[in-house]
Amino acid sequence: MSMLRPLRLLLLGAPGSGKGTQTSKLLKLFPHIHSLSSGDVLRSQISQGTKISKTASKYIKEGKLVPDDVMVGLISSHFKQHNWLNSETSWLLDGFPRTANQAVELDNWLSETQNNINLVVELDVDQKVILDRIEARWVHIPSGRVYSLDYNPPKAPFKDDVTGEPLSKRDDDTAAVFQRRLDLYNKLLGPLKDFYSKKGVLHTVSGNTSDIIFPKLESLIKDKFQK
Ligand SMILES: Nc1nc2c(ncn2[C@@H]2O[C@H](COP(=O)(O)OP(=O)(O)O)[C@@H](O)[C@H]2O)c(=O)[nH]1
Ligand SMILES: Nc1ncnc2c1ncn2[C@@H]1O[C@H](COP(=O)(O)OP(=O)(O)O)[C@@H](O)[C@H]1O
Repeated sequence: MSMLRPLRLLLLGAPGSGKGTQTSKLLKLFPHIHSLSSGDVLRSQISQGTKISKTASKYIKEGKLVPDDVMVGLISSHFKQHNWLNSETSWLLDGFPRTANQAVELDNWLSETQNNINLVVELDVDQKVILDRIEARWVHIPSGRVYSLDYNPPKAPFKDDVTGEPLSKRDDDTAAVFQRRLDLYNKLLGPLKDFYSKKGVLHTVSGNTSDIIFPKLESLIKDKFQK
């Protein structure tokens, strides 16, 4: 197992571009990396019926973003609860920050601890191919495991490979809501990329399948962070 210098990675990508898929491939290669998907955090809040779940599910169902202050609160408490801020921990963020304002908040907070994001990778996938992916996506909500009827089907039909529990379709994975999420992503991406390219940490990897993208992502990480 190859070891890395502390990696603090942000994966940017349109809905359905393969952020979750790339994360699970990376964790197989580098099991010591801690990962956090903002969408999974919200979905688990919703399944636990926590006090923010009502507001959150309304925004998610409409393909809108959950307010920045709610997200910053959720993610920063995750960092604290899991002690991610010690200097040796490698972590990966999927789906947060998603707005320039969230990026500024996170940066203010991380720079006090010298644990700032040191690699941002934009997954550049032809947006024509991702609607089909969304329509084929099934998820195991409690674990965040992601399946595809085409690309990586579960061993037993519509059952999670690990627990055997039923898979579900996400409420926001309809064509109409997906289009709103995609439009929102395209609107917000520019300022977010500017923020990180000014810091010299932004890279883009292109490819229309995750199997094309992954080797590029892997070599980018190994070139920069392998011990
Ligand atoms: N056909 C196809 N489906 C893929 C590919 N990569 C990921 N998927 C599937 O597409 C859907 C979206 O991928 P996901 O990783 O959830 O994207 P995210 O929304 O960016 O996290 C999931 O059902 C994946 O299993 C690919 O290269 N080809
Ligand atoms: N950083 C964030 N800021 C605001 N809302 C978010 C954030 N991350 C996730 N969400 C909400 O959760 C939904 C699902 O997010 P996610 O699982 O990352 O979907 P996808 O990767 O398909 O875009 C988003 O459409 C949005 O409503």
